[in-house]
Amino acid sequence: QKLTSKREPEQSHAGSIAELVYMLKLKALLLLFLQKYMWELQNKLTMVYGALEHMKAQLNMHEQNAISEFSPFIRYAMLRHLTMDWPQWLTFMKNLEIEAIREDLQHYRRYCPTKKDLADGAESILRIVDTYKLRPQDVANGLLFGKQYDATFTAVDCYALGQYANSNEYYEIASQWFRLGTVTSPYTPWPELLGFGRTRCWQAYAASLLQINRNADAWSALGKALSMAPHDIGLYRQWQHVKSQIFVRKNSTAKKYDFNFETFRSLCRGELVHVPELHCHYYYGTSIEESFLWLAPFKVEPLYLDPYVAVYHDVIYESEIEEIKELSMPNLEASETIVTSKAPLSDRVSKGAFLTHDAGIYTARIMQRITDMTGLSMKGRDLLYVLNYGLGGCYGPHKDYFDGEDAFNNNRIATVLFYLNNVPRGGSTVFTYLNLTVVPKKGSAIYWHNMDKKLNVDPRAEHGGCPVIFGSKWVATKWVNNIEQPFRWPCMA
Ligand SMILES: O=C(O)CCC(=O)C(=O)O
Ligand SMILES: [Fe+2]
Repeated sequence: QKLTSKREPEQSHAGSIAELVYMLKLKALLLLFLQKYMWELQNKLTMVYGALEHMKAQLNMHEQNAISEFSPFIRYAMLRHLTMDWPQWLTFMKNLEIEAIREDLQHYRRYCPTKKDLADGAESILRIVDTYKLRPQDVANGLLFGKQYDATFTAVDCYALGQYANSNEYYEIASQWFRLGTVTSPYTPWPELLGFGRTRCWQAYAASLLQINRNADAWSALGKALSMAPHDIGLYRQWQHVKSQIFVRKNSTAKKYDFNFETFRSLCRGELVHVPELHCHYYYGTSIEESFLWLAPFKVEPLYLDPYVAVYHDVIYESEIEEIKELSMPNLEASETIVTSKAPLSDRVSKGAFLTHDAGIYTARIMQRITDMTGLSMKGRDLLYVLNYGLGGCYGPHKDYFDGEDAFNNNRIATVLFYLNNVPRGGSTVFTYLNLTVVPKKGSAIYWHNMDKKLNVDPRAEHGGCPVIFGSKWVATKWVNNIEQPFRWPCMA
């Protein structure tokens, strides 16, 4: 069987649904190898078993026979057996065909996800748990948002998350996951087979507790480890040492996992509900050129007036969405953050591609639509930017405009963000100063101003994309540049 989706080791589609499908195929393939390996082992085992039984019976028979009955024939058979058969056995053991299977399997290792992929995955979990205030034990048990899923974590999954947190000095979080590793059921009845031991998990748990000055708990965790490996001298010494340190406090180097600002996270959880006292209306355009809008006016739901933020419903069509996705799919590249914010670790996890205005048959029409929606010109350096956020993907709080040098000429006066799919869970767009949470809805768009009426940058337009929990999130962003806008921009007082 061949892998239909070719994947070079260095290429990855982190967090995407395509990656999941790929990994499912890879897992099925690797399982086939293990099964083949097992059958071969079983075959050989049956043969060895037969030979062994035969030899035992022979030995038994010879032992029963009186020495006087030994003949040169028996002697010869014995000599032959001892000189010829045993080297054969050795060769047999060396040549087991299972070695070939092992090599095949080895070959497929380069198609497997990398350590970096795993670290990204772990990071997504921590980010989601933190942002949405989930309890690690619920996540481990597959209990998410009040619903029971069959995706549960094994002890090794928990242990590995602990290791990831630990290596980033998030000891508090590490301790939670290690503890789960000590109680969650292991992934096979023989976890030792693949080198996972509860003792080690208890030890790791103890080490993380020591880092956060929970020495007494660390000591009792080591006690648990010791009860499982009573002859481990090193462990015993460690246990004794920690016992003597129970009341010693040390300066903790532990970092607090804080993916991003508290407001951002509350908004992502939908906790700060801003109820706009504004009414939905139809927008018929401002000029006679847009008279067609009288036939199909925009459905506008204003959310904020100063700065202006509004949702436009049903403003991009299925065919257009399909085209945008299709055109950008082959060119998706990891998004770069231009503005460096205070956010720690990976505050932007998504992939994106720019589409020129004439990239497809609908792109120009979409540009015209944005002009109709906003009254603004689409001229300027920013193209339509298509973004795909995979599992755990997010975009920390930021401003779309540039400060300083670039601020005058080509700045991003406004943004129009189209939602190209419904996100099953997570992925809201939130405005951190305005307490707005917008849940993605396929076909709708948000339009907002990044600059005030006097064309000064407006920090209140700060916003971000929340971590995606289930599914993926597709959006298309058009940053509207301020070149050629002065006479179109409203109310320059
Ligand atoms: O994905 C989102 O919700 C936000 C995207 C965004 O802020 C941007 O593209 O500038
Ligand atoms: Fe943005």
